[in-house]
Amino acid sequence: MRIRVFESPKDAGIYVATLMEQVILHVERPVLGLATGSTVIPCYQAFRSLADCGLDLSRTVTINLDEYVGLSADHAQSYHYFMRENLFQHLPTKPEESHVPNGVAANLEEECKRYDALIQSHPIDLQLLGIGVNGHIGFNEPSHSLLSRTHVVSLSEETIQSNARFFDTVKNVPHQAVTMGVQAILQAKQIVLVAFGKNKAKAVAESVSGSVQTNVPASMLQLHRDVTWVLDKESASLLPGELWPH
Ligand SMILES: O=P(O)(O)OC[C@H]1O[C@](O)(CO)[C@@H](O)[C@@H]1O
Repeated sequence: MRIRVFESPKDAGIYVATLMEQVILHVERPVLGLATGSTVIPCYQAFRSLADCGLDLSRTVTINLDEYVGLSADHAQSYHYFMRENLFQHLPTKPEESHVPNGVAANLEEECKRYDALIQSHPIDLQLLGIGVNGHIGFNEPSHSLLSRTHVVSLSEETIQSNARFFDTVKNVPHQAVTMGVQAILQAKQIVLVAFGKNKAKAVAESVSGSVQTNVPASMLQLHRDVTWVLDKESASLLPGELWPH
Protein backbone atom coordinates (compact mmCIF):
# COMPACT_ATOMS: atom_id res chain seq x y z
CA MET A 1 0.00 0.00 0.00
CA ARG A 2 1.24 3.47 -0.88
CA ILE A 3 -0.05 6.71 0.59
CA ARG A 4 0.40 10.01 -1.21
CA VAL A 5 -0.72 13.25 0.42
CA PHE A 6 -1.11 16.33 -1.81
CA GLU A 7 -1.48 20.02 -1.13
CA SER A 8 -4.63 20.31 -3.23
CA PRO A 9 -7.19 18.20 -5.11
CA LYS A 10 -5.79 19.73 -8.30
CA ASP A 11 -2.28 18.37 -7.60
CA ALA A 12 -3.73 15.03 -6.59
CA GLY A 13 -5.79 14.93 -9.77
CA ILE A 14 -2.71 15.47 -11.91
CA TYR A 15 -0.97 12.59 -10.15
CA VAL A 16 -3.95 10.26 -10.67
CA ALA A 17 -4.22 11.26 -14.33
CA THR A 18 -0.57 10.33 -14.87
CA LEU A 19 -1.16 6.92 -13.27
CA MET A 20 -4.01 6.38 -15.73
CA GLU A 21 -1.80 7.59 -18.57
CA GLN A 22 0.94 5.10 -17.65
CA VAL A 23 -1.51 2.23 -17.99
CA ILE A 24 -2.72 3.50 -21.36
CA LEU A 25 0.84 3.88 -22.63
CA HIS A 26 2.08 0.49 -21.43
CA VAL A 27 -0.81 -1.94 -21.79
CA GLU A 28 -1.80 -3.22 -25.21
CA ARG A 29 -5.56 -3.00 -24.70
CA PRO A 30 -5.94 -1.07 -21.46
CA VAL A 31 -9.01 -1.41 -19.26
CA LEU A 32 -9.71 1.42 -16.84
CA GLY A 33 -12.24 0.94 -14.04
CA LEU A 34 -13.78 4.37 -13.53
CA ALA A 35 -15.63 6.03 -10.66
CA THR A 36 -18.02 8.92 -10.18
CA GLY A 37 -18.51 11.49 -7.43
CA SER A 38 -17.15 14.95 -6.75
CA THR A 39 -13.73 13.62 -5.71
CA VAL A 40 -12.76 12.25 -9.09
CA ILE A 41 -13.63 15.44 -10.99
CA PRO A 42 -10.09 16.95 -10.60
CA CYS A 43 -8.67 13.62 -11.82
CA TYR A 44 -10.82 13.75 -14.94
CA GLN A 45 -9.97 17.40 -15.53
CA ALA A 46 -6.26 16.57 -15.49
CA PHE A 47 -6.83 13.50 -17.62
CA ARG A 48 -8.68 15.60 -20.21
CA SER A 49 -5.59 17.82 -20.48
CA LEU A 50 -3.46 14.76 -21.20
CA ALA A 51 -5.96 13.64 -23.84
CA ASP A 52 -5.87 17.13 -25.37
CA CYS A 53 -2.11 16.76 -25.65
CA GLY A 54 -2.44 13.63 -27.75
CA LEU A 55 -2.97 10.70 -25.38
CA ASP A 56 -4.61 8.10 -27.60
CA LEU A 57 -7.61 6.34 -26.05
CA SER A 58 -8.75 4.45 -29.10
CA ARG A 59 -7.62 1.08 -27.68
CA THR A 60 -8.87 1.78 -24.15
CA VAL A 61 -11.94 0.21 -22.59
CA THR A 62 -13.61 1.88 -19.60
CA ILE A 63 -15.87 0.14 -17.11
CA ASN A 64 -17.70 2.13 -14.45
CA LEU A 65 -18.39 0.95 -10.94
CA ASP A 66 -22.02 1.76 -10.43
CA GLU A 67 -25.29 3.43 -11.40
CA TYR A 68 -28.46 4.44 -9.60
CA VAL A 69 -31.47 2.20 -10.12
CA GLY A 70 -34.24 4.05 -11.94
CA LEU A 71 -32.14 6.84 -13.49
CA SER A 72 -31.81 6.69 -17.25
CA ALA A 73 -28.67 7.80 -19.09
CA ASP A 74 -30.15 11.23 -19.82
CA HIS A 75 -31.03 11.97 -16.19
CA ALA A 76 -28.71 14.73 -14.96
CA GLN A 77 -27.82 12.83 -11.77
CA SER A 78 -27.23 9.47 -13.41
CA TYR A 79 -23.66 8.24 -13.55
CA HIS A 80 -23.98 7.80 -17.32
CA TYR A 81 -24.61 11.53 -17.51
CA PHE A 82 -21.80 12.31 -15.03
CA MET A 83 -19.28 10.41 -17.16
CA ARG A 84 -20.40 12.11 -20.34
CA GLU A 85 -20.35 15.59 -18.78
CA ASN A 86 -17.10 15.27 -16.86
CA LEU A 87 -15.06 13.09 -19.16
CA PHE A 88 -16.23 11.42 -22.34
CA GLN A 89 -17.63 14.40 -24.24
CA HIS A 90 -14.35 16.30 -23.75
CA LEU A 91 -12.05 13.61 -25.12
CA PRO A 92 -10.70 14.17 -28.64
CA THR A 93 -10.37 10.41 -29.16
CA LYS A 94 -13.11 8.34 -27.57
CA PRO A 95 -12.36 5.10 -25.74
CA GLU A 96 -12.92 2.02 -27.84
CA GLU A 97 -15.70 0.96 -25.46
CA SER A 98 -17.24 2.60 -22.39
CA HIS A 99 -19.52 0.73 -20.02
CA VAL A 100 -21.75 1.88 -17.16
CA PRO A 101 -24.34 -0.44 -15.56
CA ASN A 102 -27.86 0.07 -16.86
CA GLY A 103 -29.94 1.24 -13.91
CA VAL A 104 -33.17 1.09 -15.90
CA ALA A 105 -32.76 -2.45 -17.27
CA ALA A 106 -36.08 -4.31 -17.32
CA ASN A 107 -34.37 -7.23 -15.58
CA LEU A 108 -31.76 -5.98 -13.14
CA GLU A 109 -30.65 -9.47 -12.19
CA GLU A 110 -29.79 -10.18 -15.83
CA GLU A 111 -28.08 -6.80 -16.05
CA CYS A 112 -25.85 -7.70 -13.08
CA LYS A 113 -24.93 -11.02 -14.73
CA ARG A 114 -24.18 -9.25 -18.00
CA TYR A 115 -21.95 -6.76 -16.20
CA ASP A 116 -20.03 -9.49 -14.38
CA ALA A 117 -19.41 -11.30 -17.67
CA LEU A 118 -18.17 -8.04 -19.15
CA ILE A 119 -15.72 -7.52 -16.26
CA GLN A 120 -14.47 -11.10 -16.50
CA SER A 121 -13.78 -10.71 -20.22
CA HIS A 122 -12.09 -7.32 -19.68
CA PRO A 123 -9.78 -7.65 -16.64
CA ILE A 124 -9.33 -4.21 -15.14
CA ASP A 125 -5.79 -2.81 -15.20
CA LEU A 126 -6.42 0.20 -12.99
CA GLN A 127 -9.48 0.70 -10.81
CA LEU A 128 -10.16 4.26 -9.71
CA LEU A 129 -12.19 4.57 -6.50
CA GLY A 130 -13.70 7.27 -4.33
CA ILE A 131 -14.82 6.46 -0.80
CA GLY A 132 -18.08 7.17 0.97
CA VAL A 133 -18.10 8.89 4.36
CA ASN A 134 -19.13 5.50 5.72
CA GLY A 135 -16.26 3.70 3.97
CA HIS A 136 -18.23 2.40 0.98
CA ILE A 137 -16.46 1.67 -2.30
CA GLY A 138 -18.54 1.67 -5.44
CA PHE A 139 -21.89 1.36 -3.71
CA ASN A 140 -20.78 -1.56 -1.54
CA GLU A 141 -22.27 -0.32 1.70
CA PRO A 142 -21.11 -1.28 5.22
CA SER A 143 -22.83 -4.49 6.25
CA HIS A 144 -22.25 -7.69 8.20
CA SER A 145 -21.43 -9.30 4.83
CA LEU A 146 -20.43 -8.06 1.39
CA LEU A 147 -21.42 -9.46 -2.00
CA SER A 148 -18.62 -10.34 -4.34
CA ARG A 149 -20.56 -10.01 -7.62
CA THR A 150 -22.34 -7.13 -9.32
CA HIS A 151 -25.63 -6.67 -7.49
CA VAL A 152 -28.49 -4.34 -6.65
CA VAL A 153 -27.86 -2.68 -3.30
CA SER A 154 -30.10 -0.67 -0.99
CA LEU A 155 -28.32 2.56 -0.17
CA SER A 156 -27.69 3.38 3.47
CA GLU A 157 -29.38 6.40 5.03
CA GLU A 158 -25.92 7.98 5.41
CA THR A 159 -25.23 7.65 1.68
CA ILE A 160 -28.67 8.96 0.72
CA GLN A 161 -28.14 12.01 2.96
CA SER A 162 -24.59 12.51 1.69
CA ASN A 163 -25.60 12.33 -1.97
CA ALA A 164 -28.68 14.53 -1.47
CA ARG A 165 -26.41 17.51 -2.28
CA PHE A 166 -26.58 16.52 -5.94
CA PHE A 167 -30.40 16.37 -6.06
CA ASP A 168 -33.15 19.02 -5.67
CA THR A 169 -34.42 17.29 -2.56
CA VAL A 170 -33.40 14.26 -0.56
CA LYS A 171 -36.69 12.65 -1.64
CA ASN A 172 -35.34 12.42 -5.20
CA VAL A 173 -32.23 10.42 -4.24
CA PRO A 174 -32.72 6.85 -5.49
CA HIS A 175 -32.74 4.25 -2.74
CA GLN A 176 -31.05 1.56 -4.80
CA ALA A 177 -28.08 1.21 -7.10
CA VAL A 178 -26.37 -1.41 -9.26
CA THR A 179 -22.77 -1.80 -8.13
CA MET A 180 -19.77 -3.90 -8.97
CA GLY A 181 -19.02 -6.25 -6.09
CA VAL A 182 -15.82 -6.35 -4.07
CA GLN A 183 -14.49 -9.27 -6.09
CA ALA A 184 -14.29 -7.24 -9.30
CA ILE A 185 -12.66 -4.38 -7.42
CA LEU A 186 -10.07 -6.61 -5.77
CA GLN A 187 -9.35 -8.37 -9.07
CA ALA A 188 -8.11 -5.14 -10.63
CA LYS A 189 -4.35 -5.22 -11.14
CA GLN A 190 -3.92 -1.79 -9.59
CA ILE A 191 -6.26 0.26 -7.38
CA VAL A 192 -6.13 4.01 -6.86
CA LEU A 193 -8.42 5.36 -4.15
CA VAL A 194 -8.88 9.13 -3.97
CA ALA A 195 -10.28 10.99 -0.96
CA PHE A 196 -10.41 14.68 -0.10
CA GLY A 197 -11.71 16.62 2.88
CA LYS A 198 -12.14 16.29 6.60
CA ASN A 199 -15.41 14.36 6.24
CA LYS A 200 -13.49 11.44 4.68
CA ALA A 201 -10.73 11.35 7.34
CA LYS A 202 -12.41 8.81 9.61
CA ALA A 203 -13.27 6.43 6.76
CA VAL A 204 -9.72 6.73 5.41
CA ALA A 205 -8.07 6.05 8.79
CA GLU A 206 -10.33 3.09 9.57
CA SER A 207 -9.81 1.63 6.09
CA VAL A 208 -6.05 2.04 6.03
CA SER A 209 -5.13 1.18 9.61
CA GLY A 210 -8.16 -0.48 11.19
CA SER A 211 -9.05 -4.15 11.01
CA VAL A 212 -10.32 -5.63 7.75
CA GLN A 213 -14.08 -5.77 8.16
CA THR A 214 -17.16 -5.69 5.98
CA ASN A 215 -18.52 -2.83 8.08
CA VAL A 216 -15.79 -0.70 6.54
CA PRO A 217 -15.81 -1.90 2.91
CA ALA A 218 -12.68 0.04 1.91
CA SER A 219 -10.69 -1.85 4.58
CA MET A 220 -10.89 -4.81 2.15
CA LEU A 221 -8.30 -2.97 0.09
CA GLN A 222 -5.71 -3.99 2.68
CA LEU A 223 -5.94 -7.43 1.06
CA HIS A 224 -4.75 -6.09 -2.31
CA ARG A 225 -1.09 -5.89 -3.21
CA ASP A 226 -1.14 -2.72 -5.32
CA VAL A 227 -3.24 0.05 -3.79
CA THR A 228 -2.38 3.74 -3.82
CA TRP A 229 -4.26 6.08 -1.48
CA VAL A 230 -4.31 9.59 -2.96
CA LEU A 231 -5.24 12.06 -0.23
CA ASP A 232 -5.17 15.69 0.75
CA LYS A 233 -4.05 16.80 4.20
CA GLU A 234 -7.60 16.86 5.56
CA SER A 235 -8.53 13.36 4.50
CA ALA A 236 -5.16 12.11 5.80
CA SER A 237 -5.47 13.95 9.11
CA LEU A 238 -6.55 10.96 11.23
CA LEU A 239 -3.95 8.53 9.90
CA PRO A 240 -1.55 7.27 12.55
CA GLY A 241 1.79 9.14 12.42
CA GLU A 242 3.80 6.14 11.23
CA LEU A 243 1.65 5.97 8.07
CA TRP A 244 2.31 9.55 7.06
CA PRO A 245 4.53 9.54 4.00
CA HIS A 246 7.95 11.12 4.54
O1 LIG B 1 -16.61 11.84 -4.24
P1 LIG B 1 -17.89 11.87 -3.51
O2 LIG B 1 -18.91 12.70 -4.18
O3 LIG B 1 -17.68 12.22 -2.07
O4 LIG B 1 -18.44 10.40 -3.55
C1 LIG B 1 -17.71 9.36 -3.01
C2 LIG B 1 -18.29 8.03 -3.33
O5 LIG B 1 -19.67 8.09 -3.45
C3 LIG B 1 -20.10 7.50 -4.64
O6 LIG B 1 -20.27 8.48 -5.61
C4 LIG B 1 -21.36 6.80 -4.41
O7 LIG B 1 -22.01 7.41 -3.36
C5 LIG B 1 -19.02 6.59 -5.00
O8 LIG B 1 -19.09 6.16 -6.30
C6 LIG B 1 -17.87 7.44 -4.63
O9 LIG B 1 -16.78 6.64 -4.48
